[in-house]
Amino acid sequence: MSNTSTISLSDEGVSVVDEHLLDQDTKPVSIQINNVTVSFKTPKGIYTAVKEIDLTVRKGEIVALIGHSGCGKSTLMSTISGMVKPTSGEVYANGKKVTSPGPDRGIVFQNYSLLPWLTVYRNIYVAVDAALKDKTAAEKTALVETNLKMVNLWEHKDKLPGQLSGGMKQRVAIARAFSINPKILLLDEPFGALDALTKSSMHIELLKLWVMDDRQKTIIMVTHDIEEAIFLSDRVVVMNNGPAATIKEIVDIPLSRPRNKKDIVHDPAYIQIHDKLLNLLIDKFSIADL
Ligand SMILES: Nc1ncnc2c1ncn2[C@@H]1O[C@H](COP(=O)(O)OP(=O)(O)OP(=O)(O)O)[C@@H](O)[C@H]1O
Repeated sequence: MSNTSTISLSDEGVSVVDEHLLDQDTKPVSIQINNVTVSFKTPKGIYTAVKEIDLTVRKGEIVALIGHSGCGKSTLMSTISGMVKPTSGEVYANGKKVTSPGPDRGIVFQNYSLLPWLTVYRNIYVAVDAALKDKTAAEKTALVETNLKMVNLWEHKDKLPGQLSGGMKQRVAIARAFSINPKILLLDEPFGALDALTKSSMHIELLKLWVMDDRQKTIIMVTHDIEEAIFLSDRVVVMNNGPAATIKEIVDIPLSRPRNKKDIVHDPAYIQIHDKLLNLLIDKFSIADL
């Protein structure tokens, strides 16, 4: 079976010409979440954020995680990244039990997690240097430059994070994750602070990165944006409200790729999925329903 695809870019989005259809079920498992419960000790007692979560994500899948604020999306992402230990259950990444963070799993956080005393350039270089030990200095420098230019921050490379807007900081964090280009990319509301145009171009860059990696990169992304979730993902995991949040439903997005941003919204299948996700997230639609 041919395993090639070609990318072309236009104002409307990424055009990925499929030369084969992916059969997700036959792909190796990338992330396995087995019966994971995460509880925190708080001054008021034990607080269970997520409860008995089971989820299998296959290699090359793009999965979006959506749910109301506080339902445990970030907690689940931190558990996959290895920064939070499950109270019970386990997480496996590429067959290995996750016990700590690792270079195979890159994460972009909501709060950017930049080192405030390092310039934009150094924030990325230091991370690349630590993660990609077998690359030469010239290769690392080139990576930093390419990705800073990709997020339109090359002119700001000598600024400190404190001198940047929220959206700029978010773009630095995206450039850092893209430079390291890990096998598993964990994105916690990566595009939340960006304006609509920048967000769209980041979607394109994300899909480019995925396609250039021959669609082998696994991406899990937290988002509050239903359109973004449908445009990017193969599946959308909808969480119930917490405490002790569970998975409410997993919705398949069987829309063929390439997905054109302008056209997709008129596709009856898109409209149906959009309605379904909205219904899962919002129980009441009008004041008369109250
Ligand atoms: N370290 C912690 N100690 C105590 N409680 C925590 C801790 N981390 C998260 N929580 C609680 O767990 C719940 C889930 O938080 P989490 O940040 O995972 O939610 P979220 O779905 O990502 O929210 P948002 O969409 O607002 O970012 C919240 O009630 C939060 O207060």
